[in-house]
Order: sequence, then structure tokens, then C-alpha cells
Amino acid sequence: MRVRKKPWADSYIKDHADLIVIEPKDHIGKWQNRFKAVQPIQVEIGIGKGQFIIEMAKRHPEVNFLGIEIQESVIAVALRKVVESGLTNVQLVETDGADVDELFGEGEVSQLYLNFSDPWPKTRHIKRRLTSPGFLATYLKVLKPEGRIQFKTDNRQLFEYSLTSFNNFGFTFEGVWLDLHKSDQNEDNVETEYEEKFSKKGPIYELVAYFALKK
Ligand SMILES: C[S@@+](CC[C@H](N)C(=O)[O-])C[C@H]1O[C@@H](n2cnc3c(N)ncnc32)[C@H](O)[C@@H]1O
Repeated sequence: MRVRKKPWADSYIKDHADLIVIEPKDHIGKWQNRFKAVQPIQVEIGIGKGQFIIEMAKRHPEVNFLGIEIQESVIAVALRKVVESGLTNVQLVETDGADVDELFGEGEVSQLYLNFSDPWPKTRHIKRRLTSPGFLATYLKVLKPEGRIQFKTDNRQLFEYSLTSFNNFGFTFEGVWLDLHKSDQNEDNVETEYEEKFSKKGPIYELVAYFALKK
């Protein structure tokens, strides 16, 4: 998702330091302090304009949600929606979510969401896919034992790659859906912006996985 630079974004972000973090390393191991209530933390990497994480926060007041996004002009739009919502269980983080093990302490995260991550189709860019083994290893460090990773995409090639990657790494699949919107799983599904757009053109794929062997 590329968006035009928003001249208001920088000052808007600075004015809402209670809802968005731009120096995440100061909060490692203490993310709970950013929220009103101490409750499980779930993280989405690459939130785009925030539709998914904000709706999840509305539906699940018993969970604290942290949304990571690298692009300032994109996260600023999400921030505006968080401000308007008045929600106290969602915080945003403007940073590169690639190295989550440098953003969170061990076991600090209960669940991770990867929604419509960039597909990086070229073979020479495989290591940049957020479901490649290098990233899976970092997710494991920050997830609680048996914490879930939920991954959704419209990209069949990326989904096939991701199934193999999770499987070879030793993850257990709680579920795999080859046409999410036509499945029972769709009942509780919260759509992202990309999902709304691309589900009109073809199926949405989803997997939910956990690492059963983690001690
Ligand atoms: C294809 S868009 C999907 C947005 C949203 N998840 C959705 O489904 O509508 C991918 C988003 O991930 C963000 N992104 C890509 N790499 C990232 C990274 N390393 N850290 C944080 N955000 C990232 C992009 O800026 C973009 O907003």
C-alpha cells in the first residue's frame, strides 16, 4: 500500500503520543503500561489504515491490541480512526515490524496477525516474506507458549509458500481455509481494507498456527 505523503501526519502523531509510539524500544517488556487494563496483548504487523485492528478492539474489550505499521502517512490515518473511536484497548506503533523480537519481551504477545502482507513474489526476495523461516523464528520468541499466528491473504502463491514454511518450521495448524468467506470460520471474521477489495476478485486464504513444542 503506497499512499501520498500527508503533510498533517507528523504533527498529528506528535499530538497523540498517548495513542501511538514512535520509540518502541523504550517499551520492551512493559507494553501493558500503555493500556488502561492489564490483559492479553495481540499484535498486528502491517495494519494499513487500521480497519481490522480497530474492529477487533471494539469486539474484544478483554484484549489489548497493538498495531504496527511502517508508513507514517498510512498509520496517521489509522490513528485518526483510533482517536475518533475512543477505544482504550488499542495502541499503534510506527516502526518496522520486521524484527518483532527487538520490540517485545519473551512471551509478551498472545497472538499475532499478518493480514495481506506484501507478497514479495520474486525468488530473490523470499527472505522478505513475513512468513519466511527467519520471521517465524522471531515470532516464536515473543509469543506465549502455544500463542497463535493468524495469516490471511488473497495471494495463492504466498499462501502455498506460507503453508510449507509454517509446516517445515514445526508449527501445528489449528485450521487452514482455502475460501474463508465461504466457510464457517467467516462468522467471526473481521475484514481488512485489502480483504474487502480483493474478496470480490477471488478467494481469501487463511491459516491459524501455533508451535506446540515451545517450552
Ligand atoms: C498490503 S498492505 C495490507 C494492509 C492491511 N493489513 C490490510 O489487509 O488491509 C501491507 C501493509 O503492511 C505494511 N508493512 C509492510 N512491511 C512492513 C513492516 N516491515 N513493518 C510494518 N508494516 C509493514 C505496509 O506499509 C502496508 O500498509
